[in-house]
Amino acid sequence: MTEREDVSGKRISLARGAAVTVLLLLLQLARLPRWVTPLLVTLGLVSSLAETVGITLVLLFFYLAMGQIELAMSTSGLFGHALEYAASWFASPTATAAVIFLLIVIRAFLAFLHTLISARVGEEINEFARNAVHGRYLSASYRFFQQHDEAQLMEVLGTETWLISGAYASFTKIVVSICSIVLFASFLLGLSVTIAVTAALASLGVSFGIRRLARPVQVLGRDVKQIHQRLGEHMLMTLQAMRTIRAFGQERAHQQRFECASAKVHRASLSLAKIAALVPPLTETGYLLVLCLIVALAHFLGIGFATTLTAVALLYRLQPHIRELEGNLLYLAQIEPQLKSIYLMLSSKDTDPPALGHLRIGSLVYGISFEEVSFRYRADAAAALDRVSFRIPAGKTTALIGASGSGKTTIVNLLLRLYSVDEGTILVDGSPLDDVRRTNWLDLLSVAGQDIDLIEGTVFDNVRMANERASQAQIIEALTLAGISEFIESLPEKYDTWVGQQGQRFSGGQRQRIGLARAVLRNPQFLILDEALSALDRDLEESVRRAIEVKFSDRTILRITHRLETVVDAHHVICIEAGRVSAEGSPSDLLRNPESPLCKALMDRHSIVEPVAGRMLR
Ligand SMILES: Nc1ncnc2c1ncn2[C@@H]1O[C@H](COP(=O)(O)OP(=O)(O)OP(=O)(O)O)[C@@H](O)[C@H]1O
Repeated sequence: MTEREDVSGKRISLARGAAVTVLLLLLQLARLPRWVTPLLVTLGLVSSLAETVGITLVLLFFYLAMGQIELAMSTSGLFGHALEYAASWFASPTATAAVIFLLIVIRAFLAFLHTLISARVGEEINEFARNAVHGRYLSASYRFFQQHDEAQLMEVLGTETWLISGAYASFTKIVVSICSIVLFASFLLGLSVTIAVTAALASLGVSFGIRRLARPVQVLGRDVKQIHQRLGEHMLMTLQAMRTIRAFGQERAHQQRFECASAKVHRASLSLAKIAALVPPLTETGYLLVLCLIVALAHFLGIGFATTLTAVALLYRLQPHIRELEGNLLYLAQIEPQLKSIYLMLSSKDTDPPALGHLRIGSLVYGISFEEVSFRYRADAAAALDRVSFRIPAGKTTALIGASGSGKTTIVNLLLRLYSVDEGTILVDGSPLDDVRRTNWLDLLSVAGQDIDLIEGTVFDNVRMANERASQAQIIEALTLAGISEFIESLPEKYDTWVGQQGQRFSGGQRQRIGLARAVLRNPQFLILDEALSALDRDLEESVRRAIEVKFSDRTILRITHRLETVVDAHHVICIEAGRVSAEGSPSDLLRNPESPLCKALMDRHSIVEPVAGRMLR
């Protein structure tokens, strides 16, 4: 059995445990008004009381209608006294029938009220859970987010949070059923202790048998959750990797894999449905046997007809409550894994919570420096950055170059505060980056390039993301600077053109330029261009780069690039190799040193080395 700790230090059993406990913990998180559950239980109880009184009156009605009121008085125990008392009030069958009718109406109204309140509360909890899980995804550390796969995150947010209302409705029904059973049992006890004890023991036996039968439900519920998740992964893949699937002609194979996952869902859900379907008929048959046993016992012990009839009537009406109790217990056992995963998603500890910071900074004056910074994505992985130290001077353009996998994007990730450093410090104008107010810092910078995708929406929506208050003219100006406005103007819907999932309706270079316009619109103090123009042809890249450098001539720019020839006009260059800084300085300094990585790399490219080196060494 695995256990995990939540934020309050409570240990949640992941393999076994009561769904009710998890549900109550979720209700605590949702801060449900304290009076709601007692009100629902009271409504259910009053409705059960109305039902039992109704049964008493129905019996009285029959005795009155048959002119056999003396027979009614012969009913044993407290129940007999109750009938006698009722008979003194209702002398005629018509008056009794009217009160029975009234009781039925009251019961129906109470049931309606119960359903209404329960649905309202259930929807409130669902809404809370949806919002809280979504908020958790956005506020938890990026590392926490990356520990879960996308299908799991989708399943919890998109499917599981909807189950809480059902779970809550089941929970209140269970409480009401238990109270009703206790009420009926007390009436039965008031009728005959022998019958009540026999019925209780026999009922427990039936219940035990049904519980044993339903035991695999919990395991099956867990399997269903996992199988659903696998199916979700296939769905996500179909939608996200449509181009790749088609490019490699994998439609058939992918469809077969999907059908296989889908068949597993079918089989698991059917197994659950079969067990669930068995519960009502088995409960019914079991309680029929209990009734037969009571009648046989009454006959054997010589218990009177009226008492036996009343006992049978009470037990018969008790049966739906027991059936409902069993059905709801089964449902809760079935969805227990889902409830646990919502609770854990909301309450498990985030080991790397994002630092919010408290310092305010208005602009970058001196620049940013990395001091002996080390970072690894996972404790057991190799260091992505190993004691790196370098500086990014304010108001200058810094080029960051290095081979693929050397750690360039990791540096951007740390600057964006997606992760915190493991060792060392990042200083912003001399203050630790984590101390700077996060929102304030993100307002100062903007990023374009790798992994900063376009979103579902129009061209305008995508660019406006950087500054919600920007005017249309400002957005068009940013798109013009990124060299894409002319093309967008030529589209039928112009700036309202739908970008489509991951910007698939545009070419790679067009997507990059829309992303660049978004970064430009923010008018940042610190602009990070992470391979932001790599998909453009050389001439277009050159012209867009020049336009940016003119517009942001006094700002801090960090340019990450594989095109070595583009570093010549940077003020400062950082070379990174396998997570370590191998050289740092001005391009001319680095080129004067024939051992510098930049120089070596440029020397390898004979076609560009002479003009580039010539321009730099002048
Ligand atoms: N999310 C991640 N989880 C685990 N390891 C990662 C993750 N992202 C990057 N890495 C690893 O960290 C190292 C540095 O990766 P990084 O993305 O910073 O390289 P890069 O220089 O930007 O490469 P490229 O130029 O190809 O984009 C690589 O070994 C990479 O495999």
